[in-house]
Order: sequence, then structure tokens, then C-alpha cells
Amino acid sequence: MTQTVDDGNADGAETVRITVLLEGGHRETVTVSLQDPQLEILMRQLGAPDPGLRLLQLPVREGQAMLAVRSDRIVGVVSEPPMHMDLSDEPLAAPAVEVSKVFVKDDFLPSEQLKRVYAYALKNAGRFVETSTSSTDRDYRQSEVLFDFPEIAEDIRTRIRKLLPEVHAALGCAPLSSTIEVQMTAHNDGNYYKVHNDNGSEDTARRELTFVYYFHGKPKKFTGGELRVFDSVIRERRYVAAESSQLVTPDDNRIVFFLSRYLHEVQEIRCPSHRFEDGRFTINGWVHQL
Ligand SMILES: O=C(O)CCC(=O)C(=O)O
Ligand SMILES: [Fe+2]
Repeated sequence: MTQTVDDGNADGAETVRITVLLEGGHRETVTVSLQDPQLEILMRQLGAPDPGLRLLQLPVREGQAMLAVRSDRIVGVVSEPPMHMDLSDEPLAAPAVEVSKVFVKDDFLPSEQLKRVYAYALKNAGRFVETSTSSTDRDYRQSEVLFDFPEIAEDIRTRIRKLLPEVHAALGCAPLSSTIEVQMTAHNDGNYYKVHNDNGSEDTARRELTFVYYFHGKPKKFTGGELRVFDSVIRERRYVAAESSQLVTPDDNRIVFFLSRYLHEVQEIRCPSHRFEDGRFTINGWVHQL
């Protein structure tokens, strides 16, 4: 990247006055050094609709005030003296890929409690109901869910709360509220859950963190059912799935956590016996924002 100033700066002061035109018709004038990396971010934002979002902090009003603005809220700049920045040395349009962080912990439950949870699922097989999603597409998700299992749910919540400081540190997210939704699911032959996020509707917007605890009978009688978590790119101010992703195998007694906004899917399960007890089971849910 190179920039040239057509005029001025004869005194050797490598600065330029920039009037930043903001969304909503606002404007602020800043004097910035030509070496200031924020100048390049500002100019790149104008050329490429989708770079990674940045917070710009620019001193304005002779240094008496600070303009803090998200880089995508800038619609134009006027420079004095006229400045031309050559940004052609790098492709403009490739959006930054945010690599998803997934926290995985094995041996989540003591073995006695794991046995109890599996036995509970089998005993309550008749209370599981078909899942639905907020999507109108009937083919979006196939599995069965149990919403009410107080004998197990409170113990799971307590264990999750204990683990949260470690999860926060690993995922780099802020402290979360103590509200934890839980459900139990069963996936059998041919079941799946297509690409979705967990907090995209008004009802689910408070979900910050998704967790999934996996268990199954032994020996394992199904294949597939991996969880795929996609990396993200921002397009038109929304997170969408990048081409890259990571796969998590639904190992017995494993729990995973990830941000609910990540796009993810459950790959199709093969369970030749079709028997409920041979399926892929989870206790999954969401930790809410404060
Ligand atoms: O079962 C899984 O691995 C993930 C389930 C899921 O994505 C959900 O219930 O929202
Ligand atoms: Fe999900």
C-alpha cells in the first residue's frame, strides 16, 4: 500500500486533514498522520464492503474529543490536501475469516451419573417428541426431544456453572448470566440438523453460548452424527458460514461449548438397528447473556 499527497506538507509534517462522512449525514474532521494505520483501515473500508469490522478511534476537535466509530459506518472521506492511496497491492474483497473456537471437555460426568442419565433417557423414551424449528422448512431437522427432566437438569446446570470460568477463558467471551436452558435429544437412523445458528430469532436472541453433552449406549451402535462448526465471515453485516469448519465427534461423556451465533450442523446419523437405545443422545442447551 502506498499513498501520495498531491500538495502541501512542505513543512515535512506528514499529516492530512480528513473529513469523515458518517452514516446519517454526520461528519467529523480529523488530522491524522500519513503513517497512522487507521488511515489505511478507513480507506480500505470504502473500497471493500466486507473487511473485518474494526473500531476506529480518531482524535477530533483539536484533540479535545475522540471519535470512536465502527469502520463500516463510514460512507466517505474528504482529504486536504488531496490524497491518493494506492490499495491495489492487495485484493480488496476477500472478507476476513473468523475461526470458530470450540471448547471440548471429555469425561464430563462421573461414570455413575453418566449411567443414570442414559438409563433415564431409555426409561423416558415414550415422552420424547418430534423436534421442530422456527424455520418453515419441515426437512430442516429430524430428531426427538425431551423438554422436562428435572431429576437430571439441575445437576447438569450446576456442573456447567462450575465449568463456565474455564469456558469463558477458552472462548474469550464475557461473563454470562446464570440462566441456562436445557433439553435432551435423541437422534436415530437418518436424523440430522442442517446448518443453523442458535440465536437468530427474537425468542432466542439472548442465547450467548451453546453447549452439547453427548452420551450413548456401549458398544456404540451408530455412525455419523458429527457436529460441524463453521468458521464465520461477515457479509452485509451478518455472520455467514465460511468454507472452513471443524468437526466434533459425539463421543460418549463429552461436552462441547461454542458461541450460539456460529453456524453449525449435525451430520446425518446411521443407526442400522433403529432401536431407540442405540441412538445418539445429547443434553444440550444455552447459557444466556447478562
Ligand atoms: O446435537 C448436536 O451436536 C448439536 C445440536 C444443535 O445444534 C442444537 O440443538 O441447536
Ligand atoms: Fe444448534
